Amino acid sequence: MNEHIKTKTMEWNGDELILIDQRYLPLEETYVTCKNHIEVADSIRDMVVRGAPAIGATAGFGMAIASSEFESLDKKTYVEKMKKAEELLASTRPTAVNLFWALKRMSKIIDENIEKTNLNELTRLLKKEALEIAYDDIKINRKMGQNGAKLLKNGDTVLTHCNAGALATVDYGTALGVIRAAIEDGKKISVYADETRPYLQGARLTVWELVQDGIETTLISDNMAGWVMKQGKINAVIVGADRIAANGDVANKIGTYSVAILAKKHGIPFYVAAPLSTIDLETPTGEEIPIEERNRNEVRYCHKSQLVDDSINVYNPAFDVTPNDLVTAIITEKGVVKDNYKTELPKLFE
Ligand SMILES: CSC[C@@H](O)[C@@H](O)C(=O)COP(=O)(O)O
Repeated sequence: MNEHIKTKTMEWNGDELILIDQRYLPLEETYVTCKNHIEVADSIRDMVVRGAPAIGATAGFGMAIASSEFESLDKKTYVEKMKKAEELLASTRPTAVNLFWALKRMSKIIDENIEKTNLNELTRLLKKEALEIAYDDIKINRKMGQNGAKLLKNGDTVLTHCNAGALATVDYGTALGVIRAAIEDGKKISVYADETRPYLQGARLTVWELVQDGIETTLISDNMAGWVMKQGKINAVIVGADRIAANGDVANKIGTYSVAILAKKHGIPFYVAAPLSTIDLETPTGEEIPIEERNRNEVRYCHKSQLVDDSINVYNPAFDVTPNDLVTAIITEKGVVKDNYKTELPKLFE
């Protein structure tokens, strides 16, 4: 396996993690270099990098960087410092389960090797594991894309919400990966992108990515989704997920639930594309998924323009939960699950 990786979202050069700064796209293309695990944690919390699989991969590199920071210490202090680093990374964002999934993978490497190896070697193993998470993510997205592409017909128009593309993953994307794969299969697919207030991931990131790939894309504001469906412009909705509970309830970007209800009303299939690392069998239903509440200024301001006075009361949940009965199918790298999620999702892990 290559010891470096470079995609649109991130670059790992063996020592540092360089992230495209998603806060300022598409008008400014700038990069943030993380030289220590605290900078990695800050980048996740501040949404330099965002999207469930990208957050997971970033946290993996965060643990690898932490190990090189602490490898000259004695083993006992190293373990204490690594635990603290893991806790810091885990505290950044609560909803996307990929973050905790990746941290668990990294700490397993420490637990399995701390007795039998020296700390330089442990850093090497952690770097290898982080790279494996990143390279696997690309492979998984491509497989998921192939599985989901079969659900789309030549000429379909897909509505998507938020950004579940290359920028939300290491590369290729989940929901946008399905669209990309269908196009690679020779189908003509066009996209309606919800702008996705308040953070505008749809307007700023999805449109940027798709237009770069030459995919026909139309931007709409969130409140237009119902009307474009009523006009018969949409054949399918595809979104990503931050956490899928064991019963198939789906936590995703705020606004996804409304889109799912609109899709149901208009008889449009509502698909969720997500890797197994987003499925959390330990969380029985959507009720138990922690929903992040973000800074209220994200709503008081629209990107950089202030809309209302800072004193105005605001509620800013960053995610919502779509109940499983609104989900037509969950597309994963292991196959497509339609219905009976409670019995079918665990089978994917067998
Ligand atoms: C492939 S990413 C799927 C989800 O992570 C995505 O739809 C989403 O909700 C991202 O939220 P964000 O707050 O931008 O991290």
